[in-house]
Amino acid sequence: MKITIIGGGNIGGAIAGGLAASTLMKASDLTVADPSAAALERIKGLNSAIRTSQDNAAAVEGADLIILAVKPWLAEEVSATFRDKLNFDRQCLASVVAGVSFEKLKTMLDNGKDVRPALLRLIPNTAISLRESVTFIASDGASESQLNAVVTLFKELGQTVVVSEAMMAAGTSLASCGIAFALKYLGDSIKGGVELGFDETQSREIVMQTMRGALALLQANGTMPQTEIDKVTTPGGLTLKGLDAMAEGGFSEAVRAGLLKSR
Ligand SMILES: NC(=O)C1=CN([C@@H]2O[C@H](COP(=O)(O)OP(=O)(O)OC[C@H]3O[C@@H](n4cnc5c(N)ncnc54)[C@H](O)[C@@H]3O)[C@@H](O)[C@H]2O)C=CC1
Ligand SMILES: O=C(O)[C@@H]1CCC=N1
Repeated sequence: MKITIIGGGNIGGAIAGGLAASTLMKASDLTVADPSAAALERIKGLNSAIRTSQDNAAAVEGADLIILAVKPWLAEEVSATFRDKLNFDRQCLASVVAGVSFEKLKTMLDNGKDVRPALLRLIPNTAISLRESVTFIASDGASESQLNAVVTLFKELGQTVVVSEAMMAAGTSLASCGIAFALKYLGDSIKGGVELGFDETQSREIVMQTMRGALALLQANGTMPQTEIDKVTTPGGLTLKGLDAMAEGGFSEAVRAGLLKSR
C-alpha cells in the first residue's frame, strides 16, 4: 500500500515513524508532505527511505491512502491544495484531524467529480511512533476492503478500535488526550519524588518502574485497578493516608472533569 501523509508534525511524524517500522509496508512507499523543511528533515531522520515533499498535490498522486494530519483550523485550506488530484474511485482519505466530522470533510474535499468520497477518521496517540497506540477508526464511504486494510495496518502500530463517528470524541479524550493525562500523573509523581528526597533522574526511573508494575499487575491478573489498590492498602496504614489526601485534593473528580472536557 502506498501512503501519503499531509502534515509531518507531532502526530503525522509519529504515524510516519510507526508505519516506516511496520512489516506491512516499505518505508519507500510512504511520502510525507509538509511546507516546513525542518519537519521534513525530522521525518528523514526517522527513516531516510521515507519520501518527502513540499508539494501536497504531487504527493497525493499514486497514493492508495492519504492521511490528513494538519491542525484543525488549517484543514480546509490545506485540503484545497490537493483535493482536485484525488480520485475516490481508487483512493481513500483518512483524517486524523480531531473534531472535524465526516460531513465537514466531505465539503472540504468536494472536487466536483461527483464521486462519493471514501473517508476514514483515525485518532491515534503519540505512542504510535513506538507501535503502542490505541487508534480509533471510523468509516464513511470507504469500502470494506479499504477499512480492513487500514485496520490491519494500524493493528501493527498498537491496538485498534473500530467505532461509529459518534464515539470518536470519547476515544480522543480517553486515549489520545489520555496519553497526556497519564503523563501528567507521571510528571507530578516525579516532582513529588524530588520533594521526597530523590534526584530527578532517580525519581523518573522509580516512577516509570512503578507504573510498569501497575500495568503488569492489571494485565497478569485481569483485574480492575481497585482490586490491586485493595491489596496495597492496609487499614489505617500509609497508603490510605495518601489516598485520603488525594481524594481531599479532588483527584478522581479532576480526572473525570478532564476526560469530559476534552471530548
Ligand atoms: N498530537 C497528537 O497527539 C494528536 C493530534 N491529532 C490531530 O492531528 C492534527 C495535527 O496535530 P499535530 O501533529 O499535533 O500538529 P503539528 O502542528 O505538530 O503538525 C502539523 C503539521 O502540519 C504542517 N502543515 C502546515 N501547513 C501545511 C500544509 N499546507 N500542507 C501540509 N502540511 C502542513 C505543519 O508544518 C506541521 O508540521 C490536528 O488536527 C490534531 O487534532 C490527532 C490525534 C493525536
Ligand atoms: O490536543 C488536541 O487537540 C489533539 C487531539 C488529540 C490529541 N491532541
